[in-house]
Amino acid sequence: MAVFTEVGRDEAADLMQRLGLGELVDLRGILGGIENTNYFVTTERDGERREWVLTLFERLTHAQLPFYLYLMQHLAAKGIPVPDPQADAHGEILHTVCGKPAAVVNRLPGASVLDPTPAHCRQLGALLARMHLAGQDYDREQPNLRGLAWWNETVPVILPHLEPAQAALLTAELAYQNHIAATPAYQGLPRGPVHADLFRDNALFEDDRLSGVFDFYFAGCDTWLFDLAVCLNDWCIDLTSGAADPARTHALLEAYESVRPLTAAERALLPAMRRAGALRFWISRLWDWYLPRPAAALQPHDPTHFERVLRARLAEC
Ligand SMILES: Nc1ncnc2c1ncn2[C@@H]1O[C@H](COP(=O)(O)OP(=O)(O)O)[C@@H](O)[C@H]1O
Ligand SMILES: N[C@@H](CCOP(=O)(O)O)C(=O)O
Repeated sequence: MAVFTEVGRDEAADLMQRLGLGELVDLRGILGGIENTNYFVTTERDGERREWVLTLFERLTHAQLPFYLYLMQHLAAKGIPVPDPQADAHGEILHTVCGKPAAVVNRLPGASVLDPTPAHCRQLGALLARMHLAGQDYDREQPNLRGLAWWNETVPVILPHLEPAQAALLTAELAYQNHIAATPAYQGLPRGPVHADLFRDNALFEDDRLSGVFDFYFAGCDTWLFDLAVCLNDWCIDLTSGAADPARTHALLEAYESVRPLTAAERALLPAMRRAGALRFWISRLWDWYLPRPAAALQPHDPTHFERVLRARLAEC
């Protein structure tokens, strides 16, 4: 469980009142998650019980958060099933709890499917493309804070912890991605606000129908192709070996393209972006592993998984 900051009932009750969401009935720390402090909150208003998620942001600042919160609001208003941040009487959706920036969003129904079939991947692919198109007219800009600049900063910090073969792979892949990023083909790729972390555990299904996607706190402006690659690297692989699963890959890609066909440049750069997606999460997992933060209880994700995913993508090239 990742509860970095303990929130008292009084403080939670006060916030829910200020947002007009009713009386606090229940407050429960959420198991899972590695970035932020999350609580499920139950309130009651006019005899009706409702469920919310209270998030305290542990790394992101007041200045960075409006991009994510207004993006969720923008997408929700366009009918994309994402959490909708709740406003106070002044229309403010970024709050402060225990001295930390905080938000309250509606709890989406359903549960994550951790062993997805092609049918699940198809729904995810179509939703991803709809989300990209719905974000096109979002008017705030913020780079992907876990993009190339962060990889270049972070790799030197983690290299001393690695075996020589791992260090060589990480260094070579980072050089390759710097090279790709400088090419006109990459720079011409369609881009916009992207989720950038849409793993199996950030989507919910109810009766096998995709009921929503959440955890937008790694979102940023980046190529749509990178977002697609991140999804393929998680939803459409064998988690033990990192190998691509052809049926799920085909289903996700076909559904994505039924909403937004890829350009020729995107098709050509998809293998490179799948390598980029693997590199991004290898770096962040190594960083969390070797430079952990204190938390009430925190299980960092296994970095070697994304080393295998990267090696599997390289073997395909
Ligand atoms: N809006 C939401 N609706 C339903 N469940 C949610 C929502 N937001 C978070 N959760 C639950 O909280 C867990 C942790 O949230 P997550 O955003 O992944 O945390 P972190 O950002 O710390 O990684 C999720 O696995 C999910 O069960
Ligand atoms: N999806 C990332 C980690 C991000 O954590 P999340 O709980 O916020 O999705 C990974 O698997 O490394």
